[in-house]
Amino acid sequence: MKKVEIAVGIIRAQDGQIFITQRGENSHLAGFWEFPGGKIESDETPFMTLQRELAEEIDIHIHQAKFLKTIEYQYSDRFIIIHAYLVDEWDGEPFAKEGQPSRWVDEDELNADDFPDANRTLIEMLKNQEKVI
Ligand SMILES: Nc1nc2c([nH]c(=O)n2[C@H]2C[C@H](O)[C@@H](COP(=O)(O)OP(=O)(O)OP(=O)(O)O)O2)c(=O)[nH]1
Ligand SMILES: [Mg+2]
Repeated sequence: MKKVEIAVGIIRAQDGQIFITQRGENSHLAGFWEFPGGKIESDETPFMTLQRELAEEIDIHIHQAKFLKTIEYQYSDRFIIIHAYLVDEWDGEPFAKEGQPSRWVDEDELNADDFPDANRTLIEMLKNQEKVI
């Protein structure tokens, strides 16, 4: 079974909106919305991956982020480990560099059905949190 370990960023602006992108047509889980991020390379820490992927995918630069949660999830064809970070400070204006659809969404309006199944607990945590983060 393939094992994939990734780091993703929940990019949250001061007004509470979150920047999300849509997975490309030919990718795994095509069409689902996602938190920007990607696979950890061999010599990287998850935070280094987060910095690199956010620069590559949405053109923002971060100096810090708050680690939220690690999720493990078994898809039919792969086992995935997601290290999720809250990003509320960055340099630049996020946009989908690879041309995929993107949008800002209110945290309360995140819809778990729009995201891959692995994201469900994370989205519930963001919506149901006692606003500690
Ligand atoms: N980026 C991201 N990937 C997610 C999320 N939820 C989820 O199950 N995934 C899965 C989809 C993919 O199987 C894997 C991430 O792979 P990816 O294709 O984005 O990785 P990458 O950016 O390094 O891209 P590539 O170089 O492999 O093309 O994680 C999420 O919220 N964000
Ligand atoms: Mg990616």
